[in-house]
Amino acid sequence: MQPLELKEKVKENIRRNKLIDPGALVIVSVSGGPDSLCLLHLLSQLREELHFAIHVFHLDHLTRDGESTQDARYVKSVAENWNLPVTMIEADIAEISKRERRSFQSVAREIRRNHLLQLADSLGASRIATGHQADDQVETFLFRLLRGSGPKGLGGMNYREGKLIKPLLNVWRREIENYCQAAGLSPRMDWTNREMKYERNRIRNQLIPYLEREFSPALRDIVFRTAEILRDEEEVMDSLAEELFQNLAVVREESVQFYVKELARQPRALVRRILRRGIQRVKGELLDVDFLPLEEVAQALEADESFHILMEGGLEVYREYDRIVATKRSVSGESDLRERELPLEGELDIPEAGLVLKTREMDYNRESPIPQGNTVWMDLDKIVPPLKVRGWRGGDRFIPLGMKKIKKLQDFFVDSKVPRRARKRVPIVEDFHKIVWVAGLRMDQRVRIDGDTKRVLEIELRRVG
Ligand SMILES: Nc1ncnc2c1ncn2[C@@H]1O[C@H](COP(=O)(O)OP(=O)(O)OP(=O)(O)O)[C@@H](O)[C@H]1O
Repeated sequence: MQPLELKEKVKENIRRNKLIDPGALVIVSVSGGPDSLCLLHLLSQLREELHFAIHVFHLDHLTRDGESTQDARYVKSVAENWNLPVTMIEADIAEISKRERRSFQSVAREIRRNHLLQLADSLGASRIATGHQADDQVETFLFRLLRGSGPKGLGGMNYREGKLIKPLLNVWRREIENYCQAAGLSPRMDWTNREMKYERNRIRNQLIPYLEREFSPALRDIVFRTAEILRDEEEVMDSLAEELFQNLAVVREESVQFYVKELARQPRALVRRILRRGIQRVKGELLDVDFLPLEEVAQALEADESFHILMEGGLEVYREYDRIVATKRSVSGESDLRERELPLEGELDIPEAGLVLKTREMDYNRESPIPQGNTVWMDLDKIVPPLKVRGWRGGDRFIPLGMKKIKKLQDFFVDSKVPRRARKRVPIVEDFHKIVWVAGLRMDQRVRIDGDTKRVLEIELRRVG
């Protein structure tokens, strides 16, 4: 493809997908490799006609061999020669990935993304452009297929997601190489993502040529088109899942929970998507969530089995009684109370707090005085078992006895002058869906004894040792 033709193709991409509005400032993320260099060249050719401005960004990964610094110098000199403002950042990716035990590539991507978003904020840029292209899309599809990705992952990248745009998404590598040559550009060899490149290289140099030769010469077009269809369908499913998520998820500060019964009623395809949203919400970012663990959860849900899955990035998803919980793995100190089931009749040791809880069921005798302090009586018929004991969590709420309105436990602690450090050792007794006793402090209004009470649950809190 001739330079002029490619310029028209990219212009059409920008127009059709509304990638750049007139007057916009676009940050172009340039590695120095052919794709992003071609992108920068094309955008700088188009900026007058389409009325936008460019700011170049480069991240130097500081690899030991010093090659990354040569890339950085190269990008800086290109930007200066083309009269474009540039921001250069350095980060020791190898060191961080070692410390966090994550892959070089995923750390590099995350750091790049964070810096780009920050830079966009500080410059008031409405768009961030990267050089992803059509072969990337096809290779990603096959790469993910072999790793068990679902339709969302296989659908690959979009032309636009929030501020991020990919104007070369339907441009093939060959077109980019031809363009670079014709325009006299001499990109740096792209070595930045070796690790991933190793597997990708085999997909690119072995698998795709083999499939093209032996099965279908149109393989790339077919895969590209399939990914596009998957993205369209995903959009519809996603909006359905979002609606259900809003209705079904109980979003707490550190976790997202679902009731098993409600979730299990949904079709499996939606269950996975609802779960994915929950997990992303806990992570606080819209990263890809692997398909396989979601599938495992969906299956366990259908079979009504319990499960506990640890996921990448310090997350866990597990079933706890009749709830599914997605949460960040607890890194709380030793004073934090472990979660335990409290029998309706018996004793429960809480050694980490030096406490014992004793329970017994009995008929309600109107003559006996209701106990006070560390022993409580609750109306057994107002309790939905099973009972659990756990430590306080941010976002906890209950209705303190004698009050009408729900109150944040945190505010209750403040009003009751419970010192911050002591709060984590207060056992919280909870039934299926509500807190029934902030042990030793206050019972919940919803389980109080009244004129209709027939049976009582007595819980006694004892200090030991
Ligand atoms: N060190 C970097 N600094 C700034 N942007 C980068 C850097 N590395 C990658 N990018 C951006 O992310 C995009 C995707 O990176 P990746 O390394 O996967 O792509 P690539 O296909 O090798 O592209 P390129 O040929 O532009 O390096 C690049 O096109 C570029 O826009």
